[in-house]
Amino acid sequence: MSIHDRAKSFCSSLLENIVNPKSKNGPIVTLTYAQSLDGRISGHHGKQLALSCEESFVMTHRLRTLHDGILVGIGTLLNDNPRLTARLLGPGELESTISQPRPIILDSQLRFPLSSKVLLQSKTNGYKSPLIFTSYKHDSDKRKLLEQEGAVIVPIESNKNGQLSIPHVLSILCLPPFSISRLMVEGGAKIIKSFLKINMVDLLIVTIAPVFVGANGILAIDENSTNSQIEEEVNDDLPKLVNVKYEQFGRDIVLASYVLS
Ligand SMILES: NC(=O)C1=CN([C@@H]2O[C@H](COP(=O)(O)OP(=O)(O)OC[C@H]3O[C@@H](n4cnc5c(N)ncnc54)[C@H](O)[C@@H]3O)[C@@H](O)[C@H]2O)C=CC1
Ligand SMILES: Nc1nc(O)c(N)c(N[C@@H]2O[C@H](COP(=O)(O)O)[C@@H](O)[C@H]2O)n1
Repeated sequence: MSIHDRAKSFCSSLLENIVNPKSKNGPIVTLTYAQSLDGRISGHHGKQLALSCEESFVMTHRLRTLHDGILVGIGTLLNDNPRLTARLLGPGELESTISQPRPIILDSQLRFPLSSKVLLQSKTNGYKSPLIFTSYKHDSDKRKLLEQEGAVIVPIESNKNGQLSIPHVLSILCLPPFSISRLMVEGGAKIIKSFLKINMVDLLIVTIAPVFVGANGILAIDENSTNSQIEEEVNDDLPKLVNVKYEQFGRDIVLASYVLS
């Protein structure tokens, strides 16, 4: 079987077998990221690292084609300037003709740069404009500039530290005009922690790369960090995984699991 067919069958069957999605009024949530053997998702000072190998990137891009939206935090957008599109496709599939996911960014202070790739590419056919959730305390001039360039801005409530309410974000996403029924969450570290803490993840897919990054790298889940900013309905229990599956893509192991309520 080709790598594209294997990635397609792996990702599709995981999504098709989700029972009892967490959110009754929100999309199905897949949390996915790549980490090193010592649990790091990026290098010193957040330096972006290609941890995934070519084959596991194919799996991640396949997963992107199966979701309506990809959510990242503003930390990731500023650090990585990602495209968040599906590009590593199978024979006969074109970036411009497959349904590309909508980029969704949690950005409390509207720090989103006008030069970001997700905004620039949205002027090209087939790429959806970025949807930015922000707090009511955003800069209205910046908002106008972003909207002129095609970004969609949705202000919602935030806690005293400026953190946006994830349940509220999810409830907006599943309704028209967005109609996101499958949401892929890619990170970074603060977003991963927020989604796990409030138990809003249905499917967890972690690519484990056989490399060590070292103590200066950013941990995927740093239980020692004081994340007093997360004031959602915090569930102190660690997530419990069921039906854990492992699949090798190239040199990487991909762990996939459903997360219990
Ligand atoms: N290896 C991988 O798969 C991935 C690695 N990364 C890495 O992660 C790093 C960025 O992570 P972080 O700095 O932690 O930034 P982040 O991407 O998690 O964004 C966090 C920011 O989002 C905003 N936010 C709004 N509401 C929030 C909420 N409810 N919970 C959490 N944040 C909320 C806040 O401004 C917060 O500072 C980069 O180094 C990037 O390269 C990012 C994605 C995937
Ligand atoms: N699956 C995966 N493996 C890695 O090694 C990574 N560094 C990431 N990072 C995520 O992908 C985004 C970049 O996406 P584009 O290639 O620009 O579309 C990056 O911002 C992280 O969210 N993922």
